[in-house]
Amino acid sequence: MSRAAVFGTGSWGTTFAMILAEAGTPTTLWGRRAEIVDAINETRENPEYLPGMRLPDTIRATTDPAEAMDGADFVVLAVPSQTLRANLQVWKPHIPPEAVLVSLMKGVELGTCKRMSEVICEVAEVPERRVAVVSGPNLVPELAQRQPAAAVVACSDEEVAARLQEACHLPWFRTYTNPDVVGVELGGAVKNVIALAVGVAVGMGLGDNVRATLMTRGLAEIARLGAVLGADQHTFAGLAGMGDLVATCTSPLSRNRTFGENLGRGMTMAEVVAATKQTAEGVKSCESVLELARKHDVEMPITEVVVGVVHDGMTPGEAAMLLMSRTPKPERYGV
Ligand SMILES: NC(=O)C1=CN([C@@H]2O[C@H](COP(=O)(O)OP(=O)(O)OC[C@H]3O[C@@H](n4cnc5c(N)ncnc54)[C@H](O)[C@@H]3O)[C@@H](O)[C@H]2O)C=CC1
Ligand SMILES: O=C(CO)COP(=O)(O)O
Repeated sequence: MSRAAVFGTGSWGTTFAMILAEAGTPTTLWGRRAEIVDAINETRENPEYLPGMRLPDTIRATTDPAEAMDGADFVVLAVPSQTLRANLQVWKPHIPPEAVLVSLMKGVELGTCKRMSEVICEVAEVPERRVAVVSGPNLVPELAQRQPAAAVVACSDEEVAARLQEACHLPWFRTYTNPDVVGVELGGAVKNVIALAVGVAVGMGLGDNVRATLMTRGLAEIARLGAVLGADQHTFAGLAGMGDLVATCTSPLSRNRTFGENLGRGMTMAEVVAATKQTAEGVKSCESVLELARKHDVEMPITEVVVGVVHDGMTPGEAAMLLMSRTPKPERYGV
């Protein structure tokens, strides 16, 4: 039987620990804040992120990374993407020699433009075959109620992917394996940027035609970037591509979409940041995604206006005008 350690007692880390534990995988949860760790151990609840969701009795929480990792076959990482490198440097000495590192994160590192699995390989000094990614349409508030959902478990080593699939597969959480780590990670990170754009449109009062257009052309942007980075185009038609894009762009539960919606309604960036209690990865990753695209000469016009609105003072109206006045061209998907 596999054992797991989950790092991060936020929404997804706590919920994925619940999934692993319910799937029969003994799981320890690491959190940096003692009050949340104590509350989980004493009340079986994470009062800040998931009040009302009862955690299985088999989950133990700790603030000690060595204790969390003791005997773990899977070390699951669920902290905000931009904090991963610094955290992993601290955790690295405690990683068991053959443990598989699993990323739940949907971001691209600022400054290096690296995907989370690349940061993990570099900092933890582990080969690709020991890094896996779980991604898909997985809005936590629904999973916390154990509503049916599906996800992709990606790893270049298919035997590792199958083991992780077994460790987190439940009657209400169905997982599929996929060897395309690049495509799965890009789908998860870039859909957050597109969800910001859809949110802005929703906030401006625009309708379903605009939403569908942004999602469709957004998927084309994801596919174009994926093509130059070696992703399998089929991945983008799957759960970690279109699936997650649809869930995030259409759901009021999405933090990224809500962030965009507030901007579209006319709130200032400072007001929206103050109103956002949890991680909306696209806010930072839009810049690294755009930088990555420019490095590879890939056109990503929606991503460009998202960076404009979120970071450079562009108004939602100017962003809409810029997208609509682009040169007419044939419709293309991918390269
Ligand atoms: N919540 C969701 O619906 C889903 C989230 N994700 C991804 O999972 C990742 C984690 O997101 P959530 O759990 O939702 O975020 P969250 O905002 O709910 O929780 C983040 C956690 O990280 C901790 N944290 C913040 N800064 C830290 C630091 N410097 N060092 C260590 N810990 C720190 C917070 O205290 C909190 O426990 C993100 O990349 C997100 O895109 C993926 C699928 C679903
Ligand atoms: O990744 C997610 C759903 O799969 C969660 O989206 P948000 O981070 O926008 O809430």
